[in-house]
Amino acid sequence: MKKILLCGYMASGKTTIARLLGKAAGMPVLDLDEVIEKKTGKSIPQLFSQDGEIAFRRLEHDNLKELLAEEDAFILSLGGGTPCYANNHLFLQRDDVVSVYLKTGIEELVNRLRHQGKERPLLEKLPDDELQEYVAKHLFDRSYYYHQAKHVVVTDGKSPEDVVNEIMSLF
Ligand SMILES: Nc1ncnc2c1ncn2[C@@H]1O[C@H](COP(=O)(O)OP(=O)(O)OP(=O)(O)O)[C@@H](O)[C@H]1O
Ligand SMILES: O=C(O)C1=C[C@@H](O)[C@@H](O)[C@H](O)C1
Ligand SMILES: [Mg+2]
Repeated sequence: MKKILLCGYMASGKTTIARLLGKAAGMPVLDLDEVIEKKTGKSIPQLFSQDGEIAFRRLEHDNLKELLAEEDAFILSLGGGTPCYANNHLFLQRDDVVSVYLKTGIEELVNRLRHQGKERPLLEKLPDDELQEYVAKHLFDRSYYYHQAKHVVVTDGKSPEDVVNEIMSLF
């Protein structure tokens, strides 16, 4: 069984889908942000504010590499920026990996993030009226990396269960 990596923008549904997929496929589920929080004993906002984003990106790369070196199969939801730094997008292409980009449109992302942006270090200082433009530009910049995933699943207009069924049909 291959390792399943889910990537996508903040609030695209990585954590939600990974948990449901884990139940449906009977596979263990991991979340890269949570793995890093457990290992360091710090929250993601603390890591950004105390150690800086570059230190966080290094931790993200090292922990992903370490997890992918394991024998066992699992479902791993990546951080929103994971594929976009440190050549992590190359991990999405490995033979032992099924990688999926959860592609969510700007409007849906902005709606979700409006209600839950505060605990996200990249968005916390952003005024509400700048969120839409920020997400549009950021997603444009990141899109190339997300599209290095082997599969793209559009999530707009679909329930989490629909998305899980679509991913299940890929393997
Ligand atoms: N297909 C979907 N339809 C409707 N709502 C969804 C769907 N997928 C996820 N959600 C909702 O969107 C929100 C964000 O989902 P989730 O936390 O899983 O995203 P994430 O990609 O893990 O975000 P983060 O960048 O914080 O890791 C949650 O409130 C979740 O319930
Ligand atoms: O999109 C991003 O760059 C991030 C997303 C989160 O999952 C965390 O990994 C962190 O807040 C950075
Ligand atoms: Mg998440």
